Amino acid sequence: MTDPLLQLARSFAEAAPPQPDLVETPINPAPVICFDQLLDALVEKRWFVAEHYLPEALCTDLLADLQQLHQAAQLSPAGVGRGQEHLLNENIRGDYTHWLDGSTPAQQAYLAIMRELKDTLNRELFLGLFEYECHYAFYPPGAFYQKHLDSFRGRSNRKVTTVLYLNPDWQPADAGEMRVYHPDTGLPLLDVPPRSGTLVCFLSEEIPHEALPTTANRASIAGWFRCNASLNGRIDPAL
Ligand SMILES: O=C(O)CCC(=O)C(=O)O
Ligand SMILES: [Fe+2]
Repeated sequence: MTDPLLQLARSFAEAAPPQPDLVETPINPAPVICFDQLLDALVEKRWFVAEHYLPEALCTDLLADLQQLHQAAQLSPAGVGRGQEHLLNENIRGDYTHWLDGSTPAQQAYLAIMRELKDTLNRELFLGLFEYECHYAFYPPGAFYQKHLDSFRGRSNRKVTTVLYLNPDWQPADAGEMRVYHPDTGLPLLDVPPRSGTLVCFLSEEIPHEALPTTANRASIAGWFRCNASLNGRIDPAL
């Protein structure tokens, strides 16, 4: 089912005059990734999944970064809700997280790709995305994240979700797939194996999803492109 607003935005973008190429050398050149299929899928279906979407070497470095944080006891049990409503609830989710801050080369490379994706989404679909926040997530055996939406219309400024998986040796018996639900019927659409390099991307307010219980250690980066919700001089809270 095509999203009419995104389709309208795209038709405006296509009508815009071409911009001159910028001749600028980025300080940290990120791997060049073609986002065309991702954009088409978001407009057509509101979700996108692709295997081997990010370079294997980068996923290896990101997993090593996460493992180092785990060993240094830098992961915290994930909570549910925002601000004062933030609660720990293992019946809803059992993962451990650490927010990326660009403090390692692997994080910088990943954040540069996501910056590029944000700029592309804004240029092509006029989404008005303001920033990207993301965390490593580690699910030990037995952990899951129940069916949910990442954002409720008008109550959150998360607009587009990304999940990158970092499990190079994933086997079907390891389970822990992401189950994606149809935005209109609410019926299960597909189960995504959390294999290293697979990227899932969807509209945060529209696509219900869950992480099925895993039987093996499961690593990922979950992230959200947000619009700016600063109001009356009150700065938009990060969490
Ligand atoms: O890891 C996954 O498959 C899903 C994670 C998720 O839904 C979330 O962190 O909001
Ligand atoms: Fe989610």
